[in-house]
Amino acid sequence: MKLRGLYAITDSQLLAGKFLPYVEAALDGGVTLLQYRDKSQDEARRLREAEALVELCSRYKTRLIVNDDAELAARLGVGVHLGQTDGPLTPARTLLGREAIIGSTCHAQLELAEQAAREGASYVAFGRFFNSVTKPGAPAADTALLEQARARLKLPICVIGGITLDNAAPLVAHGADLLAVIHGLFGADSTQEVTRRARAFNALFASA
Ligand SMILES: Cc1ncc(COP(=O)(O)OP(=O)(O)O)c(N)n1
Ligand SMILES: Cc1ncsc1CCOP(=O)(O)O
Ligand SMILES: [Mg+2]
Repeated sequence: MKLRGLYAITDSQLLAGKFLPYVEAALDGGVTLLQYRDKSQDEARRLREAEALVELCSRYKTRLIVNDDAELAARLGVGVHLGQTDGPLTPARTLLGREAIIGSTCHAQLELAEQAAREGASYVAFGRFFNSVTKPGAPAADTALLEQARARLKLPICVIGGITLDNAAPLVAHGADLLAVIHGLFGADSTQEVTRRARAFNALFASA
């Protein structure tokens, strides 16, 4: 399966009170990957919401990824995204199996991406590329890094951090396969606007 297009990521604060309608609106507009990202310690809520997303994603034929938590991903039979302090890739691959999508945060370092590739990652993620309300302290990356990554890596390349419809096109032009977006998608005022934005993000790939 080709990993290319919009990678929508949920945010518990931003989506409070409108979680499922906003996620469904995004899926309606077209989402290649959906990541469930909840940084709370509320295990019961995490399980309940993630199970609801499994059902929604199966209806829309979208692949689901759980952030940080390989055990939860294994329980649900979905993929996982692991940062540099979220546990090693190799055991996660053993736990989840060959077909699972496993992503790795590589900040702005090609060496981390090459290591992730060797350890069985399905895609590598660089960023933040712009100012991010969600994660302001994430290390900064630029399009020069993206071009080097494109030349050196065979894996799909994901970009993240402050991405909006106004700044995303150059990232696709410089070789990004997946646009990972929180605020630029779910910061919308209505479900209709979420769907419109999802369609518009995907259209950037059609013309690339
Ligand atoms: C697609 C994607 N890329 C990067 C991240 C960031 O992961 P991490 O550095 O572990 O930070 P948290 O998201 O866990 O706060 C991501 N989640 N998804
Ligand atoms: C999780 C993460 N990792 C680097 S930036 C970021 C936040 C992305 O959210 P937004 O699209 O709102 O900037
Ligand atoms: Mg993490």
